[in-house]
Amino acid sequence: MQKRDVDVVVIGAGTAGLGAQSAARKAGASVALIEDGPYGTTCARVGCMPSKLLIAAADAAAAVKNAPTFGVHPEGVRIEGREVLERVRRERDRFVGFVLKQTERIPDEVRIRGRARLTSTTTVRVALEGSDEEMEITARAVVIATGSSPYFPPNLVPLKEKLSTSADVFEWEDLPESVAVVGPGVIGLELGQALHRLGVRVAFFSPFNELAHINDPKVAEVIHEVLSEELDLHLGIDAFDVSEATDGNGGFVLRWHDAQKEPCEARFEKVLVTAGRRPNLAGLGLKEAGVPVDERGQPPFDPRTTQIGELPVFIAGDAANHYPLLHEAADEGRIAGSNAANFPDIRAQIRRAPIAITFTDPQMAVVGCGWKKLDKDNCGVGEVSYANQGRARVKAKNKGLVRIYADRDTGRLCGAEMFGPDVEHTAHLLAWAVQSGMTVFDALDMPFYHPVVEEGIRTALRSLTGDLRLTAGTAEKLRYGPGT
Ligand SMILES: Cc1cc2nc3c(=O)[nH]c(=O)nc-3n(C[C@H](O)[C@H](O)[C@H](O)COP(=O)(O)OP(=O)(O)OC[C@H]3O[C@@H](n4cnc5c(N)ncnc54)[C@H](O)[C@@H]3O)c2cc1C
Ligand SMILES: NC(=O)c1ccc[n+]([C@@H]2O[C@H](COP(=O)([O-])OP(=O)(O)OC[C@H]3O[C@@H](n4cnc5c(N)ncnc54)[C@H](O)[C@@H]3O)[C@@H](O)[C@H]2O)c1
Repeated sequence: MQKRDVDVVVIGAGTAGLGAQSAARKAGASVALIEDGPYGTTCARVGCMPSKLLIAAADAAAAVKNAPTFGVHPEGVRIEGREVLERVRRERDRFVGFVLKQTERIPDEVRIRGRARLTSTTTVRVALEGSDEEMEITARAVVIATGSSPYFPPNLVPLKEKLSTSADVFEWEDLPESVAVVGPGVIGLELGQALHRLGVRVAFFSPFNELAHINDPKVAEVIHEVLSEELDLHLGIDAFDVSEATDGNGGFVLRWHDAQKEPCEARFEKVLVTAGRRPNLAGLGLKEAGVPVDERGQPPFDPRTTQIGELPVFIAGDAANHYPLLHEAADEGRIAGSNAANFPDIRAQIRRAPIAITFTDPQMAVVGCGWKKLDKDNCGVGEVSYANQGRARVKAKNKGLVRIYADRDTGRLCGAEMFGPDVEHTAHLLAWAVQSGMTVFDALDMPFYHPVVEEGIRTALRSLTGDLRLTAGTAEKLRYGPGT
């Protein structure tokens, strides 16, 4: 068996792993970066970038479809599925190319190809790619950055190889005639709505009623209303079953009971499973290596240090399952790499205000403390409906509801749940306000141009001032500054 000894082993060369190896090497550590899949990261190859490229094509189709609202009548519109998917892959490959160049710049002796598992908290075994050999690497610290994989509900596991995941969509040669989306979460709604707008017959199925990660009941209600005008949603269904069609024409038959308990059946060319993602931890031998795990097999960790307990083991990105998002993976990778290099002298770092955006149309976002974790007794709520908001109406994008939360006694902004036009941008404004500790009054002091969708946020902030519990003196101070 080959043997190596380094300061830090990083398992996984995705966004978190690349950040970790870079931070560890900058801190002067010798590093081994182990990867057994293709280089290029989930984000660039099969995640953020190709999904947004598909959505961009769908946006173009939607603009053409909505053009008659403005008296503009495009003639002879044709969607060429092959061209749509070719552009998705061409642009995706460009993004992947940049990551590959970055990865190739990492010295050869750092990069090891193979599948890793822990045999102790400081020893990693690698089944080397293309050989029967193993390598044993001892280290002062280990970073787990192994990402996540699609979850298949138990009833779909027997058909796993035949069903599609989000990664498969980007490899389709042409757009299929029909797709059943199992799991209307972030990925399911983004890809499903895009496919629908590109002319594919799409239906969504879930035993649950939730859509994406919006928990504020008022916002969720508007989302259900708006999306069900456009999309074929089958939520809260039971006895849901998928089987291969048996008439020799390919495709799948879905059977379920609707809300009235009536049996239903429909046929689809493809079934896209987007029922969530799970951290890639199962084959790492964590428990046997002495790493504590909870009932789901997840090691508890401190998000400010990324350390697991007091061990020389750190976890980052989707593997940590804290906020499985790109910018969080990058941050956690850097924190993990630097702490692993300096172990046991580790530092806690302040994490950014949470922000998560779903690129549907209208878009959804959760900022700061969302509804689920909100201290509802002590937080006020302000809201704006986009139904009659000026700029949204101008653009015929006047759908949605935004609810903003603030501490009732201090007026300090704590979060928002959002559904509406351009919330990818307004969510950032609110996230920056939350992180910088702004009160509702600080935010209202900021400039608001006219006419812009941000004016809707001002309406919500103004309505929020009416739901605070401020004494007259505090309100004056908040409004005009402490000197008054
Ligand atoms: C369709 C889709 C769309 C998305 N869109 C967005 C978006 O718009 N915005 C956003 O913020 N986030 C988005 N995400 C989430 C984002 O892509 C992830 O949060 C992020 O890529 C996670 O990075 P990571 O480094 O943790 O994992 P990865 O990039 O997946 O890296 C993990 C690596 O570890 C390797 N590995 C696993 N096990 C082992 C092992 N035992 N030995 C060796 N190597 C191993 C894997 O091969 C992989 O290369 C999207 C995800 C998907 C799937
Ligand atoms: N725009 C973005 O930032 C973006 C885009 C895509 C993915 N992501 C990240 O990737 C993560 C994973 O996305 P995802 O969409 O796979 O997960 P998700 O948790 O967002 O959605 C899973 C959905 O599947 C449903 N579901 C669960 N079990 C089911 C079952 N047995 N049958 C049918 N439906 C079932 C859930 O109710 C939920 O609606 C997201 O949470 C997010 O962090 C982010």
